[in-house]
Amino acid sequence: MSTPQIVDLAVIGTGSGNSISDERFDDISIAIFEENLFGGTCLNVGCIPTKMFVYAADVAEAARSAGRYGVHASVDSVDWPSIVDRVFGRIDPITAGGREYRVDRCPNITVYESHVRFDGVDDDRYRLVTAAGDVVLASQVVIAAGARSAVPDAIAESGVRYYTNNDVMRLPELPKRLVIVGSGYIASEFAHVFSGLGVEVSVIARGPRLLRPMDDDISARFTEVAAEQWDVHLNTQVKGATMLDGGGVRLTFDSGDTLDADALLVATGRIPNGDLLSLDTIGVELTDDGRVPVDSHGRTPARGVWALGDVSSPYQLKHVANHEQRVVQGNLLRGWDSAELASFDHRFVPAAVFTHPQIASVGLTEEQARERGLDITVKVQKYGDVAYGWAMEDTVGICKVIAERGSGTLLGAHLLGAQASSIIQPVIQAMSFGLSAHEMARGQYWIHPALPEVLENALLGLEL
Ligand SMILES: Cc1cc2nc3c(=O)[nH]c(=O)nc-3n(C[C@H](O)[C@H](O)[C@H](O)COP(=O)(O)OP(=O)(O)OC[C@H]3O[C@@H](n4cnc5c(N)ncnc54)[C@H](O)[C@@H]3O)c2cc1C
Ligand SMILES: NC(=O)c1ccc[n+]([C@@H]2O[C@H](COP(=O)([O-])OP(=O)(O)OC[C@H]3O[C@@H](n4cnc5c(N)ncnc54)[C@H](O)[C@@H]3O)[C@@H](O)[C@H]2O)c1
Repeated sequence: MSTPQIVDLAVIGTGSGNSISDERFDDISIAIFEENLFGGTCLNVGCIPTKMFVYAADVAEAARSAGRYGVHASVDSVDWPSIVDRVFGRIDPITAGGREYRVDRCPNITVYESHVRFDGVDDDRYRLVTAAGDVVLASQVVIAAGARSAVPDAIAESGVRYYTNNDVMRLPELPKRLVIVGSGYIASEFAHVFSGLGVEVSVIARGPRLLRPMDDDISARFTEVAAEQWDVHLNTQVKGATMLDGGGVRLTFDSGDTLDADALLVATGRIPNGDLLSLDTIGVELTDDGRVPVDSHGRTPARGVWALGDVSSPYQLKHVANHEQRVVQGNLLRGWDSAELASFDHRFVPAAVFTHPQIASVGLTEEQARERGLDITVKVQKYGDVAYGWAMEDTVGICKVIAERGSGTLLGAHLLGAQASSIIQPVIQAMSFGLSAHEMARGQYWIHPALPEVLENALLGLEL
């Protein structure tokens, strides 16, 4: 073991954690730990590259569906290696630049490129030990260690080659047939990416619908639309997997049926990384669902240890990790015992799934609102009923809004359709700033005949 380095602050993880140390922290000594790619999940293997692939798939789908507008187009071929090069030709230099900046140009920061874990407390400082044998003693620690892919035992223990979001975007060539196990965000986005680019996609869902945590109308509609695009298997559990001659994979289901594919993608949730940090040595126990426990200010039960993002948050979303990072960053400057600590704002956390068609959601689902015993009014507006929807010949899109009867308080909005991730933004704003459904609908102009008129009409359709 090397001589311990003593620092004021240690940061575990360079996703949102990397943004903690700005110029206001120049006067303190900082250790940053990163065991993998600098910049974390979103930049390297998450939000950003996936959406770059999604865009390519959207373009291909637009060409395929052009005929309905009297425009004759087709997808002649897809140059997968050039798509991969375009995406990572942009991302890899950003990763390298971020690393180089921290390693070479931040004199108060030492970067340890290794797995780190806690090893108790030493003279009032947290003792951190890396797999490479370095020891760091830190007065304060920010845990921003993210999450990793969960892989069902039936696949992990089978010995077959499987992909996750970490490596599927760098496949050397497109498979002819791809089977995706899982039916959440990642499965839905990659099903669109690969199917859009011409791959035959099968989706294996253990439950009766895809994207089940979404509002029932959205999840049901999406399951129908997905089954028209992909080979969807509902209520199906994977029992085993074997390699086929030639490199493919055969999955066996609980029904006894089998399915062969050239490649297997596992997208069955993400496990927060707190279980790999030996937190018991500093007296911190994980929550029942595996997260590092934090209060609303980002403080863990261990004095001086903070946490943010996927490792501790109930939301595994980048905009939430970034928000929590800003809160923790401000609170580090204020001090652990400050009376002015800022708090996480988890009131109206939106999310979008960049699948085909897009899905976006904020606030309560109808089921959640009813479970809470609220007196609600609900309107589902079809995209096809507004002018821009006519232009698009849309037969699929829906915009659902939920408000409290009487007060008109907006409780939730759930969209499935083109541009859903953008159309929802004014509802997020209205909910965040306390506008009622009526104020939102009639207190502003809506550009005619733009697609957000579907939202305007949904709001006007509420029986307040
Ligand atoms: C395929 C995919 C697509 C996504 N798309 C979206 C999207 O469109 N929109 C959205 O909002 N969210 C999306 N997400 C979720 C989003 O990526 C995460 O919520 C976000 O990146 C979490 O940030 P974080 O800083 O908490 O963790 P991370 O970015 O995961 O950073 C944690 C870092 O800590 C490092 N680390 C962990 N443990 C240790 C250790 N013991 N020692 C040293 N280093 C360690 C890891 O290597 C990692 O680099 C997506 C996720 C995936 C997987
Ligand atoms: N656009 C976005 O914002 C975006 C995109 C991708 C990922 N993410 C974030 O990353 C998180 C992880 O994504 P995800 O798709 O892996 O998780 P998810 O929670 O969205 O979906 C997990 C899916 O795996 C299934 N599953 C779980 N265990 C299983 C098992 N043993 N066998 C078969 N199926 C099983 C679940 O039923 C579910 O369908 C998301 O919850 C989301 O917060 C966000």
